[in-house]
Amino acid sequence: LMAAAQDSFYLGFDFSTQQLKVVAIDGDLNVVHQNHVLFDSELPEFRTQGGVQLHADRLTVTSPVLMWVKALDLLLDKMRRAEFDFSRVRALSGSGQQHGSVYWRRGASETLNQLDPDQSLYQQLQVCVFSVSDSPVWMDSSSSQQCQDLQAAAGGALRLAEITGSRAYERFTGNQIAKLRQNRPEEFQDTERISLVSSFAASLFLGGYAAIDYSDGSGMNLLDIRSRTWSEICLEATAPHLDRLLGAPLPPTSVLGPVSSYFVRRCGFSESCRVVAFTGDNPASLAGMRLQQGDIAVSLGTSDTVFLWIQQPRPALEGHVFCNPVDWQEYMALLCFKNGSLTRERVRNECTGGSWEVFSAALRETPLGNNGNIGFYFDTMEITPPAVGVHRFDPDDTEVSSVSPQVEVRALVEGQFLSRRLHAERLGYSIIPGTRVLATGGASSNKEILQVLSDVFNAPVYTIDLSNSTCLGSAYRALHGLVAESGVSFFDVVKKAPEPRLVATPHPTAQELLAQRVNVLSYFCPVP
Ligand SMILES: Nc1ncnc2c1ncn2[C@@H]1O[C@H](COP(=O)(O)OP(=O)(O)O)[C@@H](O)[C@H]1O
Ligand SMILES: O=C(CO)[C@@H](O)[C@H](O)COP(=O)(O)O
Repeated sequence: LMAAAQDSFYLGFDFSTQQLKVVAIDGDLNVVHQNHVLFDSELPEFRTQGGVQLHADRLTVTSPVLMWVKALDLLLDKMRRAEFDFSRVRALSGSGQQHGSVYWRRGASETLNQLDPDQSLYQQLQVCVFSVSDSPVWMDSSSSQQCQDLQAAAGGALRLAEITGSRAYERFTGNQIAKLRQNRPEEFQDTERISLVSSFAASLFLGGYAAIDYSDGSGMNLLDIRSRTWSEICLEATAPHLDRLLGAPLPPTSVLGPVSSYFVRRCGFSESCRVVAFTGDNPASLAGMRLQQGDIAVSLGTSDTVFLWIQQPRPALEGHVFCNPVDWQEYMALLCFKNGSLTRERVRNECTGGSWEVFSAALRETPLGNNGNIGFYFDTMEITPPAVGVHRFDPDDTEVSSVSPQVEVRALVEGQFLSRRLHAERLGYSIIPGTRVLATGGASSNKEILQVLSDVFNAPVYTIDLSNSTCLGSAYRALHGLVAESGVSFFDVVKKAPEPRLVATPHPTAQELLAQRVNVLSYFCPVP
């Protein structure tokens, strides 16, 4: 039996903001392969910065859909060259950056199910398959008008949050669809199907349109998170006959079908390899960390996010409630911060010569509480709170225009985590003795950053072996998808996975030193 489990592989892909990643596990949950493609450096022809293109209005942010297609070609090539044995893959799943949308042109489904295995995906999908070549992504904040319209139609912001789990947010897909329909009616008319980034990626593997899953579908301002069907009010306010363009949403554990013959013939996948519904990157990360009730997850990817497993939705004017990705009857709550890793990188470049080592040294060499210096760094319009600009404060709460490079580094990181904590607590998620903070994402490989996280949250911080919990979660979900129908729980399937490891514990004086700075922060974050 052991041998049989090790013979089978499960793949988890992640189409995130800056890169496409993959992790393969065997039936005993051991990681057997990892790979990735970085968009900016490995696909320079698409001219992205951090995987996206910022438009002249400084509000519109898109990514070329064909970049994602070409990245998949490249990733599969890399896996073949590493002699990854595709024939052993029993199931695959994946995730995508949340909220982004892909527009398939009329006739695209035919192209998708007749792909020629002698040609790359890019060669065959580059002409006439997408009605919109630049996909709106989660960093976009250009749809304020459409947000106001949707809230008006739903009977107010809180009413919309009651239905969909969130008030109207610019990046949420429904508002992007409404904007497209108003501003580019011809492209909209020419569209036969709208996918999220996650369901778009699943569609490539399926050779046909994949359903949107409940969990990523909760990031659209269109899904009724209690009935798990599209909300009529929201659909009507967004575009006529929108349900036909979206298809019916499905549970995140659904097996969508076998991998298409294109992948069987091109890569050597088995015909019996199943495609399990793809979901959002944060939901997949919840699965990858095997988050339990009471834990707080902090993801430090391109965005910083804070999320939790919750049983009862309590939607508010800030934050989001999504359907749960592993138990479809439950929920997850999430806060998203746009100025995360890219802001840390900017300060690293300006203050520590572009080196993470020097950045980390600055954190080691400055005292907890930063002698009362603090800063809030919103390089681009923040999501939580909606604020912009860089604001530094001295110990007397006076705004100052500059501080020394080392002080700046600590002011940034303490300020970021204080804000993450303040907003989480405002939602009612208190940190009590016993609370574990589970950290993940690219910056979670930085021990000094995690020490600040632990001090600010006054809680122990744990990580899993891979900083890449989204891919791992997708591979776990692929495995679970095969047995979910027969009633096996997700936690049963992943019970043999290694436990998260303790990486930082809070300093005893942390609370005292940091708590007093919350008043400065509150100034930027009036309770909505
Ligand atoms: N040693 C490090 N210290 C701090 N941040 C890091 C370090 N290594 C990588 N990162 C950050 O991780 C980010 C990428 O995280 P990742 O989770 O892969 O992002 P995404 O999934 O959104 O593409 C980079 O933007 C980088 O700033
Ligand atoms: O908008 C959100 C969540 O609501 C973002 O968290 C995106 O899902 C992007 O994720 P990363 O690429 O930063 O992981």
